[in-house]
Amino acid sequence: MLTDSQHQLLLQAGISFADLTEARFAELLAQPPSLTSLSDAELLNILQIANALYRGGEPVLSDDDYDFIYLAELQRRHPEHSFLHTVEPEPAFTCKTVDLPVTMLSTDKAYSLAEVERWVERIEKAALDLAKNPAELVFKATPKLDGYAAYDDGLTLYTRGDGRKGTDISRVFARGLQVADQGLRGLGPGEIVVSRHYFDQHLAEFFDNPRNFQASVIKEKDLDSHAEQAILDQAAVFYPFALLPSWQGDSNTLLANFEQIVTTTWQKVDYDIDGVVLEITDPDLKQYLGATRHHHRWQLAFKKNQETAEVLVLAVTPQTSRSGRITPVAELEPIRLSGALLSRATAHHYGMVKEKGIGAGALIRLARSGEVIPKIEEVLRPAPAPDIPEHCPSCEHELIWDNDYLICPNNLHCPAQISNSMEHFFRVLKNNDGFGAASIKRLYEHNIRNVAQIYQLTAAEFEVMGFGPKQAQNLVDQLLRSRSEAIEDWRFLAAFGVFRMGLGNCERLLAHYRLTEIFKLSEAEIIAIEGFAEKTAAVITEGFATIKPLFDTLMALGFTLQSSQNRNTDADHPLAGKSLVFTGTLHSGSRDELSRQAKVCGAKVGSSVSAKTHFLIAGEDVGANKLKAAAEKGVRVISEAEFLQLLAGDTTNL
Ligand SMILES: NC(=O)c1ccc[n+]([C@@H]2O[C@H](COP(=O)([O-])OP(=O)(O)OC[C@H]3O[C@@H](n4cnc5c(N)ncnc54)[C@H](O)[C@@H]3O)[C@@H](O)[C@H]2O)c1
Ligand SMILES: [Zn+2]
Repeated sequence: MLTDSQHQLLLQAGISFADLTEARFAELLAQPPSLTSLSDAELLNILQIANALYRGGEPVLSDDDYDFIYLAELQRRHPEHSFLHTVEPEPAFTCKTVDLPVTMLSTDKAYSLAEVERWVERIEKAALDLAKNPAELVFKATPKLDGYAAYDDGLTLYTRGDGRKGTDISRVFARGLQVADQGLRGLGPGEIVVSRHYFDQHLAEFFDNPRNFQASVIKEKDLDSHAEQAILDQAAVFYPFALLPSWQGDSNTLLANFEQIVTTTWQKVDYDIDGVVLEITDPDLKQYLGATRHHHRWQLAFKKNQETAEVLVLAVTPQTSRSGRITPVAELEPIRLSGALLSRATAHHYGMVKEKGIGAGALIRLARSGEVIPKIEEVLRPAPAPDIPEHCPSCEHELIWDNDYLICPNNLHCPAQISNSMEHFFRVLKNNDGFGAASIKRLYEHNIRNVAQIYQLTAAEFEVMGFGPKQAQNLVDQLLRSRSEAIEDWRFLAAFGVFRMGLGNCERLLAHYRLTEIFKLSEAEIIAIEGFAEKTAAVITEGFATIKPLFDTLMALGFTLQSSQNRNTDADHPLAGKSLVFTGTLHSGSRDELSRQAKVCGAKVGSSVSAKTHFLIAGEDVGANKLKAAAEKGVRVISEAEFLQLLAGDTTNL
């Protein structure tokens, strides 16, 4: 049973035992459940409760159980569930939330050298896109602090919140908290941490764990005297990531000495560490790679792997995805690994199946890796013959190879592609839950081929298809509500599943253009937006052309869309109507992110200085000539800090 203070935390976070009783929750914690007995709603409720208690400093699960049992199960059932693709929210304290100066994301995770190698490969490929020499890229490794994430813009300290809105916890500085290493304020993201040795010697008696202590430093109530002393002793500090000791070097050195680099980095500070953060330092490349709604693509957290096992493959089953790619899923002899019972794993693509010999009888090494369905790490003994299908398992169409991927080219008539696209639409829209795989299957069997048809069904028609009267009415109500409830326009666009247009890219695109304008965009206009690559622009315009008819039909049915533009545009905002250009290395966020925020305030962001430019925001390492040229054009040059003040609406230095 939960303690009073845990109940209090749930109350503050607005999370309740909605889909399971507290007694059932306690029972589940005491004995890891057979996951099949958990309903989706119960599973999500467990995650929400565990997350709120963890963020509040009173976890009820170990990180491994959270990641490898519950989160992995959600990933297995609903790989696109929003809980997996956004930043896990922190409970808001009683005070109100404020917009963060930059978006604070979670990190993508890797548990094996193989995953790190794939990440490095992606980075190097992107470097080539930008005509940079991959061998000259500088990679950086820092200890991943397991503290309390916060952001310091020099004036205010914010919690990470949900990544976009946090709370103002500047009070911790007023209480005497220092920046680590005599650092200054305003260094951006970091964590509130406490010395491991100090904790063991002075605080372990009074706090369950460092997380519990860190949360207490932030709380609004009066500080516990032990916490106060720890702050005075500078055992508890705010540690900006920019000050962390690091290893730096090229990719070859990183991969060749990986284990040793991880070990030394892990031991570099006397704080709780739960991994090593890898990132690249090149600002252009970071900007080019951009972010999903969950993590930056230029950053990766390496965590130590839990457990691996050798398993026998029984068969490899092909599955046709929404886009027509065929995913190889290995059916395994069931095995228990880090707490959960596993019977399936994915191979990356059929290229790997062919090359490594994955098929019935193969012996593989399996490792659990956090939020993903376990992936096949290594083939220890290949199968006598790899299982390579020749025909689509759904429509029987002949498959074709596209590099490493097997593709079903029958995208207009393949049942799996059509059904998965319809399911995808509702899953991304997220405002109804009646259209999962089972309902969609039934609809497909009754000749429904796109979501516009679904939106036009009546309760009577649902009944004819075999839905019960109550369910039929419920579905109609849900469809109606999903059109009348406000949806962000980028979410709506992402629901169409255009290749390369996931939630993150849709949000990025619609920060620049209105939804109605996207069909007229040229490739050049797409490439001009930060975060979009030349190679994908053609695929994107083609994808938009394909969805246009369905898009128009749905729009005619009337959805309530919330525009990403002019969100809180306020004509009096100091940046409203101003033209900005960013240059140099910025510290408080990527150029893309800062541009987005400036635009939200009504500014225009250009890529080169002209006589019409109002402000040139100069980060670090900007050549004197560039500044001089700007000044000659009558452009006002301001620092990143001055820009942040303007962004916050503060014009005192103007
Ligand atoms: N035990 C539980 O009940 C429970 C519940 C929820 C979450 N969790 C744990 O939390 C994790 C997810 O938390 P998350 O969303 O904070 O993601 P995360 O673990 O990927 O951490 C991301 C954060 O790392 C921080 N960070 C630390 N050192 C850094 C460095 N050197 N450079 C850059 N960033 C650094 C940043 O603040 C960033 O926000 C899960 O993997 C899980 O283990 C546990
Ligand atoms: Zn097919």
